[in-house]
Amino acid sequence: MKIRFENSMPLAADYLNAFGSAEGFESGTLTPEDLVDVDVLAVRSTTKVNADLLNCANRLALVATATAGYNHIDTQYLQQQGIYWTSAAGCNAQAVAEYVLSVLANAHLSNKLDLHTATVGIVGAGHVGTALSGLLDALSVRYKLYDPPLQEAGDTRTFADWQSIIACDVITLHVPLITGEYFPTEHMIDAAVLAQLNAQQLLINACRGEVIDEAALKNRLLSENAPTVVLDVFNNEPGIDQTLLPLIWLATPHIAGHSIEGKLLGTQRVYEAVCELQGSTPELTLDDFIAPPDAVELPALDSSPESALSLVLKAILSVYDISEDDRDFRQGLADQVAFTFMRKHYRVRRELAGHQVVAHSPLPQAAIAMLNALGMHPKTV
Ligand SMILES: NC(=O)c1ccc[n+]([C@@H]2O[C@H](COP(=O)([O-])OP(=O)(O)OC[C@H]3O[C@@H](n4cnc5c(N)ncnc54)[C@H](O)[C@@H]3O)[C@@H](O)[C@H]2O)c1
Ligand SMILES: O=C(O)[C@H](O)[C@H](O)COP(=O)(O)O
Repeated sequence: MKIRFENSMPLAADYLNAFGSAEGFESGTLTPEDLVDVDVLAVRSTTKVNADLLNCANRLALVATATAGYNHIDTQYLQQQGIYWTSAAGCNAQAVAEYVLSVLANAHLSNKLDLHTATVGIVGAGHVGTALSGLLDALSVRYKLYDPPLQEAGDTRTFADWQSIIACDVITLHVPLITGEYFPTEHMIDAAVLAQLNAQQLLINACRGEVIDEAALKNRLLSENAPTVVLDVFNNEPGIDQTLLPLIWLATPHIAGHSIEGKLLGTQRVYEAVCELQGSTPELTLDDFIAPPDAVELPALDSSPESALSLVLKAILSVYDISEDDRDFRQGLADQVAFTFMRKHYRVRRELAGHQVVAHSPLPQAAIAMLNALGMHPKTV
């Protein structure tokens, strides 16, 4: 079996070499001729898989993306050609949920928002939205879910209507980019919606840039009473509109899903799809490659005068502080080169459950309960 895989898939060679000839390629360098006699094409979101790229693909049986989103793949064309395709649904849901939690922790600890009273409006209650609701449950933060397709399909959770979602203190977007007619999401946040938001609200986009009408966003941010905005995704990546950056609170170069666990699980899913293609049982698991959860300890966490919630939010920020990514991105001039470079050389970021909190004085019971619920099982030394 001949496999071509995008080099940005971590450990792809370790997972795929056993199938035969597995050869990596740098993002942006794959040509149609490279796909002659290739059986499996494995990509991340930076390779556009369409009729042009597959022009010479004479025996391609599977296209697998190691990402949750698959708007870079022309699935209709693949179906017409009888080529099977898969995505890595949910692989990085926890990572994106923790990214949003890190935003919320920064907002609470800098008095931009009070998480004791705030309500978070979650747009899209799929893998990411559900993971985020689990984190918010752990911290007893209020939230509302919005997901008409799931609601229509009979999901039994309680869903809110659009008007009550855009009235929330935080609105966070977790929908796929859909341009068709069935519940489209392209420009879901347009000038009319933006006009209804105010300076007390926080808008977060960690799904796809095109879900927000960026020109309308820029106009709104230049007008009075504008909401605070956090963006991980942009129109036209990596050549983003840099003039937007001074207007937004936190900006990151599409790394919300880039935890170690999230990226590796993407590769694992591709491996499983290749196993299925050749009718074999997967033998490798994530545990073969990732350190056990309690490998990393956090620095001392003092207790007393602070509320349990603030203590836990500080523990969350010691694991992952999005403001460091924002700083690195802006210091790197946030241009096309910096955008691509930072994504390629992103720091090692393990998820919350890969850490254990070590406290040097007894923690309040409420903080212990929250940390346990986040999988960070604290111990006092
Ligand atoms: N920034 C990142 O690093 C990153 C990482 C992972 C995923 N993503 C993006 O986030 C998206 C969501 O990820 P996921 O894993 O939760 O996907 P998912 O498919 O599990 O969930 C998406 C949910 O959105 C809902 N939805 C679709 N159209 C809607 C609409 N018009 N209004 C409200 N809800 C709608 C769907 O019913 C579904 O439940 C992905 O498609 C991807 O584009 C970005
Ligand atoms: O859809 C996803 O899974 C994420 O957006 C993912 O992080 C994007 O893939 P990448 O560009 O990192 O290959």
